Amino acid sequence: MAPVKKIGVLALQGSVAEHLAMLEALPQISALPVKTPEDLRQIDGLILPGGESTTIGKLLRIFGLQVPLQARIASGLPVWGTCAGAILLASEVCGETAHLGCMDIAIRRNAFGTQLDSFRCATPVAGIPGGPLPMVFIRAPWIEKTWGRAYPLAEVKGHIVAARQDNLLATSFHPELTDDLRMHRYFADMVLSQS
Ligand SMILES: NC(=O)CC[C@H](N)C(=O)O
Repeated sequence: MAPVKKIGVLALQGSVAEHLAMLEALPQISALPVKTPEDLRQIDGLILPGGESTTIGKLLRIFGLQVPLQARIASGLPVWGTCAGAILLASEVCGETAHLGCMDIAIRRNAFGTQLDSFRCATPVAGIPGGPLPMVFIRAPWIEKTWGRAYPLAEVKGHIVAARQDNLLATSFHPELTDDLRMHRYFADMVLSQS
């Protein structure tokens, strides 16, 4: 039997159920919501979902998850932040204080505009075969720059919308609101390739 890896979805606020459903469709992966430091100890990878980064950032501290999560990231836990989740990972949030501050990206909140400016498109992502990936942007940030070990994976309207740094992945769009599993498979491969 192929080994099963556990991927958690931080379940304090935001689009949790959609990520869990996509993960459950992948072979060799089991999915679970993460709310406590004990949940955090169980997992081999973690998704930080979209939602409201200021709210999720506060809840991370209230639930006692911020410090243990930073420690697990430093020891190599694969973590993928989508939209608000990407904001949580960034070491620089333009004009604001960073949250987890562990990824070499500067991110600008609501850069693509308000809820009314939400849009869909399809764009190629480096490392994802099979042509352009459908993307949904909702009050989405963009990544102003990457440095150090981080590098861009995709651009939309001339701005970086996906980046990778070792065990970390950031996307400013919502793949969990499409029916395309490839971004989740890419992250699952990051988790499965860890010994
Ligand atoms: N869809 C989203 O996750 C929106 C992110 C939100 N605008 C924030 O700044 O946190």
